[in-house]
Amino acid sequence: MRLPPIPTSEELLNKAFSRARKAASAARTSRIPSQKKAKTIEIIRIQTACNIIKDKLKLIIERTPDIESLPEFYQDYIDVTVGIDPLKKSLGAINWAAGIISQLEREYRRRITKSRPSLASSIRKEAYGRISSVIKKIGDDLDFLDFTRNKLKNMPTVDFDAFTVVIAGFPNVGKSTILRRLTGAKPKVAEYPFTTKGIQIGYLEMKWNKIQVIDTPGLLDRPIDEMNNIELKAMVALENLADIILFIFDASETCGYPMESQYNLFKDLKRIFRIPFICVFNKIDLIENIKYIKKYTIKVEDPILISALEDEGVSRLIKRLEGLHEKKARKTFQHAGKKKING
Ligand SMILES: Nc1nc2c(ncn2[C@@H]2O[C@H](COP(=O)(O)OP(=O)(O)OP(=O)(O)O)[C@@H](O)[C@H]2O)c(=O)[nH]1
Repeated sequence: MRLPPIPTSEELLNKAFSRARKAASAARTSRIPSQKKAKTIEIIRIQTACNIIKDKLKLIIERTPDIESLPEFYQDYIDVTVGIDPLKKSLGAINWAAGIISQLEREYRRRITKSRPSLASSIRKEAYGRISSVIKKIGDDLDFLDFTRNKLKNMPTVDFDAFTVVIAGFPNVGKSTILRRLTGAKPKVAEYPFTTKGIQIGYLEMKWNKIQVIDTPGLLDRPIDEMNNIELKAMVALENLADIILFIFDASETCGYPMESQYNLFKDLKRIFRIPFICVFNKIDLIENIKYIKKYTIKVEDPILISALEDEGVSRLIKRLEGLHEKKARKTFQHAGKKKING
């Protein structure tokens, strides 16, 4: 998401007043009768300063997307990164200031028009004082919007129409290896709050469509009770995005986590995410006897055993994903068809 550049209150005032000064000096050399000139110059100064400020404030409001109309994932993302309430409050303050500046412009223009020429300059000074005080009042809001702009610059660009698979599992179980296996080329890395490594997004290209595969290092790889509220929110944001969770077990336990803990994490996530899961048992090249993991494979539905490193079983996983994708596409299609028939 791109917000326009946000000035500090000081920058905004400096720009407005210096432009106003320039506009006034142009008027000074014009051929207005000298009696009228003093008043005209001060009116021009007020009007120019107010216009510059109003334009900038309006631009900030217009160019900031309406938060409520954004896809839910982005709303959650914004809420997690900067907070929707403070963002709305700051935008409200900017709107307020733009309104007040318009009022001040009208009020002081009227006063100067009615005043004696000798008083024009002091009235303009008074106007400048009030303009400055309004803009200083929104100083914190401008700073907050600038902070928001920087934070949201790197918001991940995800495809909301694509069928989306989110990978979960303890560290080192082979999530990135699987992501690369599924999506070929190097996945894109985008920032995501509370995962220092960012989220990785890749696409599994199919004949007529694509599947979006997302890995979130540092987020879906530890027990839920170790997460703070914001991390939980960041995780729930993923739920809005995911059609399926691909839960990766390291069957060899070389990741350093016993199968029991891995199974507990799976149960934890299953409780939270109310979407289908596919359980993948990776690194089977390292296990001597499959029966060692049977205790766990029989507890989950349709497990897929693979070795991402040796590319064993991966095609079966791809087939399963494609099948689920097709099923969902068919459902969506039928749903759309029914809607059409029912009017
Ligand atoms: N033997 C074997 N090693 C594997 C397999 N899959 C991944 N590995 C290795 O396991 C290690 C961890 O793999 P990653 O893909 O980085 O695991 P990850 O889950 O993405 O790790 P984090 O980024 O820390 O979350 C690497 O050394 C991989 O080469 C596999 O099927 N067999």
